[in-house]
Amino acid sequence: MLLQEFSVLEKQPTLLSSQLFYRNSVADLTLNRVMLFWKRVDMSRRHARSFLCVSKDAKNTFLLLNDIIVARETEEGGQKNKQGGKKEKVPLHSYGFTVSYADRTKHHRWRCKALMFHCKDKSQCQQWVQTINDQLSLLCSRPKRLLVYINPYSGKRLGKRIYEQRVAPLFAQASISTDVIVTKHANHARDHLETEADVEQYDGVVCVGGDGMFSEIIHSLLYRTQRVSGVDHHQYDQDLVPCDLRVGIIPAGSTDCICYATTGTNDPVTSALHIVLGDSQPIDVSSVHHNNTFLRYSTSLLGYGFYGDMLMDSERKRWMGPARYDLSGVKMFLNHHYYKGTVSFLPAEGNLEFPKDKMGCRSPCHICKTSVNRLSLSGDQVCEMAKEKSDREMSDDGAWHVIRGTFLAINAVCISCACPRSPGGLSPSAHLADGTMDLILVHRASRLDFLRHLIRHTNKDDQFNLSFVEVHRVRQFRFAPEQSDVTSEAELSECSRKIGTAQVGSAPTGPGTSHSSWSCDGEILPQAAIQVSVHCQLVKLFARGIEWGSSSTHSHCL
Ligand SMILES: CCCCCCCCCCCCC/C=C/[C@@H](O)[C@H](CO)NC(=O)CCCCCCCCCCCCCCC
Ligand SMILES: Nc1ncnc2c1ncn2[C@@H]1O[C@H](COP(=O)(O)OP(=O)(O)OP(=O)(O)O)[C@@H](O)[C@H]1O
Ligand SMILES: [Ca+2]
Repeated sequence: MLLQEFSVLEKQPTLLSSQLFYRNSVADLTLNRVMLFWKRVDMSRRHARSFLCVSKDAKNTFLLLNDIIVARETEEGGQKNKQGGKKEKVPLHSYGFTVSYADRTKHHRWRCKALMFHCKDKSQCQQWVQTINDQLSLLCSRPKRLLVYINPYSGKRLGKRIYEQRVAPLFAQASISTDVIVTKHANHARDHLETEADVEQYDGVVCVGGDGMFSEIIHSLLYRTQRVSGVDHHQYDQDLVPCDLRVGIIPAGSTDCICYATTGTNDPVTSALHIVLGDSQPIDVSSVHHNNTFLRYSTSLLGYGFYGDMLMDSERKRWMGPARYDLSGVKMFLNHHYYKGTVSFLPAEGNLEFPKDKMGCRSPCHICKTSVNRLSLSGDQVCEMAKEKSDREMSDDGAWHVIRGTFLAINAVCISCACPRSPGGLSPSAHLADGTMDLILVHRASRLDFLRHLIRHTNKDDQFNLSFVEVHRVRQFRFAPEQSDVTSEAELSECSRKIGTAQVGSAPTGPGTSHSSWSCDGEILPQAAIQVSVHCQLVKLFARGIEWGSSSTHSHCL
C-alpha cells in the first residue's frame, strides 16, 4: 500500500482508539471501518512517533479489516509468552487479545498469522474484541455456513486428512459452521446436492478433491439453477442463468487446475483462507452439446486426440494416483495418433486481447471486468447485442471459420488451466471470466515437434509459436470427425452456421479407432461430434484470481 493510500484510509472515522502494549512497547491502536493500525508511543512523552518508515521493526503497522479473520481474548493474557522465539517481558497489564489475519507469503500462498495486544483491564480487552468482531460481521460476503464434500480417493487419497488437519481448524476459528459429507462413490456429491441438500441454508459449497470433484459439484448446482429458472439447457445457444452459490475448492486432486488457475497455487490453507475471507471470483463455463442434447459443462480442459486418449487410458490406472497421467501421457505420446475432422468456430469479436498476447488474467482484471459490465447491460441493450450477434453469425461473409485437418490434439479451455505440472497452463493468456475460450489446434507433426510443444508447457517458451499449432479465442466451436455425413466444403460452411443441426452419430472412439474421444474435465464423452458454447461467469468461486507478482509478500508497513 502506498503512503498516500494509507493516509486516505487513516482518515476514516475512528471507531475505537486506546493506548495498549504491543511487543513490549506502548502503542496507540486505532480501529476504523477499513483497518486496524498502530503507532509506537515515544515514552519520553514529548511526542508520539509513528514507526512508519523509521523503525526496522516497521512491519505490521496496519492490517486491513478485509484481511482480519477474527479477534479473540487471549487466555494467558499478560503471562510470559514467546513470539519469534524471544521471551516478552511480563507486561504491566495481564489482559490481552489476539488478532488473526491472512498474510500473503511467497508464490501466491496465504498463511494465517496472529498479533497479540495487551490491555490495562479486562473490560478494555473485551471492548476491543467486540468492536473488531462487530466490524467483521458487517463484511457480508463472508460465509457463515458451508456444505463440504470430501472425496477420500482424490489424488494421493489425502483429502480427509488435509481437511481435518489444515482446513477445519481455520473454519472453526472463523466460526463457520459446516456440514461435512465424505463421499462413498462417484456422483455421491452430485446426487446429494441435487436431491437431498437444502442448498438455501448454505453460503457456499466446498469440495475437497480435484477437478473432477469440482465438475460434479458445478453440474448439480447448474442443473438446479436452470431447473429453478425454467431454462432448458438442452437448447444450444440458450442463455444460462449463473449460479448464486459460491464454490470453494480445497485442492487434493491429481491436477487441481481450477484451484491453481484461480488462486495461483494448489495450497489447501490458501484456499481455506480465500473461503474464510469471502473472496469471489467468477469463471466462464462452456456447455457441450451433441445435436440438441446437452452432454456436459466444462470449466477446465475439453480435449480431443492426445488428452482425450490419455484420459481414457489413465482411467484404468486410477489406482496409481496422479502418476497415471504421466504413464498414459508417455504411452499416448509414443502412439502418436492423429485424427481427421473439421473444426468450425466463431471468433471472439471486439477489442478483446488474444491468446498470443502474453497478457495473462491478473486480478483485478480489466478485461474480465469489461465482460461483467456487458452482463449488466439493460434489457434493450442485451436485445440489440443479441440481434447484432445473430446477424453476424448468419451474415454471408461468414463469421464462422472452418478448418479441416488432421490433428494430434484439439483443446478448448475457458481458463488457463495452469497447474503444478504447467504453471502457465494450456493457454497462459486465457481469461477466467471474459466469456471466451481458447481453442488450440495441434496439427499433425513429428514426434519431436510435438514433444517440443509439450515441453514448452513446462517452461516460459511459447507453446503456440510453432508452425503446426494455432490458437483462437472463440465464443463457440463445433467439431465433426472425418466420417461426417457432411461431404462438401459448401455443406460444411452451411452447417457450421447452423449450430445444432444433425451431426454424425456416436461411432466407436478412443485410441486405435479413427475417432478419438473428448475428455471433458476428466470425463469421457460418448460422442465425438460436439457443439460447444461458452457462458460468461456462470459459476463463482471463493478465490480472487492470480495477483501480480509471483512472490509477493503482504506488506503491512509503509
Ligand atoms: C514432457 C512434459 C510434458 C508435460 C506437458 C504438461 C501439460 C500439462 C497441461 C495440463 C492441463 C491440465 C488441464 C486439466 C485437466 C483436468 O480437467 C483433467 C481431469 O482432472 N486432468 C487431466 O486431463 C490430466 C492432465 C495431465 C497432463 C499430464 C500430461 C503428461 C504428458 C506427458 C507426456 C510425456 C511425453 C514424453 C515422452 C518422452
Ligand atoms: N468416494 C468416491 N469413490 C470413488 N470415486 C469418487 C468418490 N467420490 C468422488 N468420486 C469421483 O472421483 C472422480 C475424480 O475425483 P477428483 O477429481 O477429486 O480426483 P482426481 O481425479 O485425482 O483429480 P483431478 O481431477 O484434479 O485430476 C470424480 O469425478 C468423482 O466423481
Ligand atoms: Ca475465459
